[in-house]
Amino acid sequence: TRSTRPQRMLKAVQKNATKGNPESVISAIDYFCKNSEWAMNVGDEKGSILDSVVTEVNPSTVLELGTYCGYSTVRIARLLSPGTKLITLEFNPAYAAVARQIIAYAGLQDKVTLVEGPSSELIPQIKERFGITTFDFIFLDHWKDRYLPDIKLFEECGLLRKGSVLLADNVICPGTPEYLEYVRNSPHYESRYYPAHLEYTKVEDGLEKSVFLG
Ligand SMILES: CNc1ncnc2c1ncn2[C@@H]1O[C@H](/C=C/CNC(=O)c2cc(-c3ccc(F)cc3)cc(O)c2O)[C@@H](O)[C@H]1O
Ligand SMILES: [Mg+2]
Repeated sequence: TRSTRPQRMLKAVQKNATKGNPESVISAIDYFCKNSEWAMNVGDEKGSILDSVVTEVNPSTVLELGTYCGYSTVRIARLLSPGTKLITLEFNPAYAAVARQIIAYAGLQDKVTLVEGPSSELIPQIKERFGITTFDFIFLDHWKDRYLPDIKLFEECGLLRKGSVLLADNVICPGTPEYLEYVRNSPHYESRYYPAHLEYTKVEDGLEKSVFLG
């Protein structure tokens, strides 16, 4: 049977990147998406903004919603301090399998815990399963209509602390109107929009950074 796009992306990484070199894995995926097949990775332009926010926060506890092929997982994990791990949630087993291989190719498997399952089920389990009290940094890049219900779940489960930073992809395209309305109008968040473009295109998109105020 025909291979899938994530499988072809993995092949491109194995062919063009250097094992153990995260930068080369990132470049190989961006090259594949620009020259072979578009894919919904956060990409290089928004990825640089993601890098700068992660570097600024220098988080000890990190959560990503929506691993997909692991592109943003590699971008984040390569910047974490020694001993810091990130948890990434992915409910599609085929995508998770590709992501594990791309993360491992980058040599970052010891900095990543990929958990297979839906965020709605896993978020309430995180405290006891991983011994986390609160998250310093959360990257949202899963189904766009799940951003709002999932941050409400973070609040209910006590996973946010004063200063927790949430960074959301695609707030313009495909768009997350309910989420934006909430974080921009809630007294519990200080929100800021980082304009950019939809990965590998000239279409407007951007990231929304929201700091939980307690
Ligand atoms: C709901 N709870 C969940 N729990 C765990 N994993 C979940 C998940 N929802 C989705 N996922 C996974 O996240 C990933 C889904 C991401 C959804 N992203 C998008 O739809 C998206 C879509 C576009 C896009 C933009 C323009 C366009 F024309 C076509 C697509 C661009 C992006 O940057 C995107 O992130 C998949 O790997 C999916 O299996
Ligand atoms: Mg996205």
